[in-house]
Amino acid sequence: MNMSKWWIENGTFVTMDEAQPVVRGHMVVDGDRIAYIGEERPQDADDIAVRIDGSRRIYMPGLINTHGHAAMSLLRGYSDDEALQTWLQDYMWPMEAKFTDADVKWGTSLAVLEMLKSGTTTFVDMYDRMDQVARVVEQSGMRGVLMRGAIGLCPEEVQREKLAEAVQFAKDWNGAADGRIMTMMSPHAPYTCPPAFIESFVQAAHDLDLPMHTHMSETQAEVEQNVREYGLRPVAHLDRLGLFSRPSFVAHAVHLTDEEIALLAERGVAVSHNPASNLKLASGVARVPELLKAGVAVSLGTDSAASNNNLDLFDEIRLAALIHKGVSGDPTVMPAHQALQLATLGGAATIRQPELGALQAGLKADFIALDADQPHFYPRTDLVSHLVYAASGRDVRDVWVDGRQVVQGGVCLLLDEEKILAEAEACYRRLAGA
Ligand SMILES: N[C@@H](CCSC[C@H]1O[C@@H](n2cnc3c(=O)[nH]cnc32)[C@H](O)[C@@H]1O)C(=O)O
Ligand SMILES: [Zn+2]
Repeated sequence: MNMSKWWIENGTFVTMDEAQPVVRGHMVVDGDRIAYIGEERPQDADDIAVRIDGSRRIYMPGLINTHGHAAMSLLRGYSDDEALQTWLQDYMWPMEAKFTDADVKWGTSLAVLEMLKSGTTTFVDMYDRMDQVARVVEQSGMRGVLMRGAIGLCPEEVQREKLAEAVQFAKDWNGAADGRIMTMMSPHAPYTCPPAFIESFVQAAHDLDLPMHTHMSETQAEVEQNVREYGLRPVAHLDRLGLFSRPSFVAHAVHLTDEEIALLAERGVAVSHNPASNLKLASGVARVPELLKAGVAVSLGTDSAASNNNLDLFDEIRLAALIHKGVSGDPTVMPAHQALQLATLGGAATIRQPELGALQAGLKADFIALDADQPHFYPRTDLVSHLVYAASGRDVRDVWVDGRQVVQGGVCLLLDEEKILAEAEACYRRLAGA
């Protein structure tokens, strides 16, 4: 008997393989990987000790959330209905300046809990006090792409400290938690980082051979300010500073010209599309169909719970499938399967992890199971359509990351849910002085 192998019998699997998008059959997991998926019984069936009945579940790859600030979950509902600059400068930054290690720990725990329970298995996090974030990721069993984001609107001495912190964090944690943690280098945005500061991050990323991530072209005002200050739009500006010479991806990329889209494609820069955050802050709607047509890898991000206001990536999938139709007046620009790809294969391409994002033998066993008995999954017309237009994260029952079960029957196995809710509430009370 091979004890590291186990078998899901009689399940329905949405694979993300275009040749065979839905498999009704069986999946075998061996350690941290998918060993088999197919309609036939596995050949070594008699040797597999553990079997799970999959008949009342829909299985699919774990979702990949490619942009966010987990700890900001503490500020959910604290300030809504403002434009980006006001929201950041008058509400977020003053509150974040009061954050302690404990706030980042409990705010991140709250976010990780919400993401895991709604089917996200990998998330990108740009924040500070990142050691706290990494420890939560380690404990939770989740996969994380982590980076110490840095705003450079500060004296040079403080800039140097931030860079040193970012480098130290990236070195200390890359490959940690059995390889579930990856690190990157991340200056916050062209409008919050002087050019020399961005260049110092590019140099460090080059020295450490790490990818880069930043916010870019989120609002029209940002683009205009960039042109005023530097004589260039953000894409050309970041290109000139060398950021796109690294493997890299940018969040938002709402305001792009055709030439900018072509340059992103040429440089292999991926885009994290954050439709809910862009709508809520009235930033605009990214030109995703054009980006995809140009060959740019596009994925989905929630951004933080303070501008979304949840971390359910199924909402983002549905929104992406809907808004591009509405904006273009063309219902064919974002078919359901393409919207689902953004949250799976697109996420894997964005963070450059080809072993994630699909159910296929040999890939990492990061996958989720939804309750197939929900009324909104009937009749059984087109499962991919149901997952995009009818599902929500609340349908997720079970979650596995790296072959290990982390959510069972809707309950997080490795995190103390009750304690996280109480501690997050206490953190917010103290921050708000209430
Ligand atoms: N406090 C850090 C920077 C943290 S990076 C994460 C930052 O991104 C900010 N943020 C959150 N959402 C958005 C967004 O949509 N656009 C731009 N910045 C954002 C957030 O307020 C936070 O300050 C420093 O010492 O340099
Ligand atoms: Zn952001």
